[in-house]
Amino acid sequence: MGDKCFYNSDGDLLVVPQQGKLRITTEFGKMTVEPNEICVLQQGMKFSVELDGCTRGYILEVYDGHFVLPSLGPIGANGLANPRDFLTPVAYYEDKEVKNYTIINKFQGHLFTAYQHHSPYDVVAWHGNYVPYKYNLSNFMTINTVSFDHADPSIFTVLTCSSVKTGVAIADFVIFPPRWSVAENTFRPPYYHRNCMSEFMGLIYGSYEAKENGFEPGGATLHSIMTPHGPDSDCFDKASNAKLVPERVAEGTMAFMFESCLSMAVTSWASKMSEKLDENYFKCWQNLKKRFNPKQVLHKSDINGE
Ligand SMILES: O=C(O)Cc1cc(O)ccc1O
Ligand SMILES: [Fe+2]
Repeated sequence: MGDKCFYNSDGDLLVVPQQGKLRITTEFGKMTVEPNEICVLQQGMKFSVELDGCTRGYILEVYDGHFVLPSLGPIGANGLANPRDFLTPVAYYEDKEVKNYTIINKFQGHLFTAYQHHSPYDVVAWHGNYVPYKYNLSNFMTINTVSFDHADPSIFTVLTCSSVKTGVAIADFVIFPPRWSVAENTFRPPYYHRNCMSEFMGLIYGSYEAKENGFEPGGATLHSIMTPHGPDSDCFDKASNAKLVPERVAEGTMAFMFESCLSMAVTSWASKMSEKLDENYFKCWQNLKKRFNPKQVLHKSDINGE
């Protein structure tokens, strides 16, 4: 970035690199963040990013409150993302005078520029807890059913930013890591559902079990508030005929979800200029057939596929 930095007056940024390494300098020190790691750069913090080649990823911005670990309830002391795995930079400074150090600021959604004669990275030491951090997603301790039923994906919450309503998140950052699937008498993939939340999903690498085709790493899906969705018809057929033995799922895959109680607007860049909109997305559900048969009596052995 040269003699240039950025800070956001509007809120905190959660950055999910999908391709390429980010070498980030902050007022608090340096962090390298690569795919399968995430970082949070809070409101007001000045930072610069150096790239090695092609880079892309996802950013979630929250305008109120901060990301915290979800409360663990009956899980107790440890589990999911553990505090010990969040890494903060150590102080780094440069004593550098320049003609024009450019500071770019996002304020009320607009970019402003200011110039100064010295590097903003002049913090020799710091203490406190309002600091940027990074987290490696492979440290996530996954919890799931060991009996039956598909649990709410909130069990996979890495970080949450709460609204004023208890239990309702402005934003949850949820991951679907490699894990064992062992549920008995259960349709194991995500259930078909509608949701009072917006679900924006991304894929860091691999292929998401509920949509193995057409959802590429670096791509995204958006299921807006109350829009019905669920696995595509291939996934439905596979899961309906599979023997329910213990099975590894999401091997070599890291899908994630930004889930919010707010509606997400799609920019005209995303829907038009990028030319990446999949106009045929809805077709992934077109082969699903009506299967309701009020006369059918299900036995346990039918469900187990034995
Ligand atoms: O829609 C999705 O694929 C995300 C999701 C996954 C899951 O396991 C349950 C619900 C849900 O919204
Ligand atoms: Fe969903």
